[in-house]
Amino acid sequence: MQQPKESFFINRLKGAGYALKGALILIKTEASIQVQFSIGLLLIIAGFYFEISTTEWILQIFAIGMVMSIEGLNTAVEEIADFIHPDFHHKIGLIKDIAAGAVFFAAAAASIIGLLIYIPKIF
Ligand SMILES: Nc1ncnc2c1ncn2[C@@H]1O[C@H](COP(=O)(O)OP(=O)(O)OP(=O)(O)O)[C@@H](O)[C@H]1O
Repeated sequence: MQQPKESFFINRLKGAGYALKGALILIKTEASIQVQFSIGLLLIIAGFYFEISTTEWILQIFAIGMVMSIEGLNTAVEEIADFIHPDFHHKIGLIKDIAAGAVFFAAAAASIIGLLIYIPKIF
């Protein structure tokens, strides 16, 4: 059903508000996100210190965003898993391990990007 134009924009604005709320919850409450957020801040400081190129900035920002996004989705999967089945179950363990595995791929790729950028600048 067609909605009035105004409500479309208001709804999008509300959606952005909920997303920001979720991002703040992750940063305030999730230890893994807090660690990655801190590493991201250190890398941003390192980027200014070593005066990395525009391409390196793009790769670095992409890597930080990718890791934090997938870690956030991993947290959402853990929350759903605990909500639908709070007790121990091998299937819940498998679901959580797979979600954590997705973070591993992102973190491994981001680490390689970081090493490719900074190793030549440090050594
Ligand atoms: N209900 C469960 N049933 C079976 N195995 C579970 C269950 N909950 C957790 N596990 C196992 O313990 C591991 C860690 O689960 P947990 O929910 O503590 O995530 P975590 O990795 O500690 O969370 P975070 O990423 O926030 O640090 C899972 O990957 C899974 O192997």
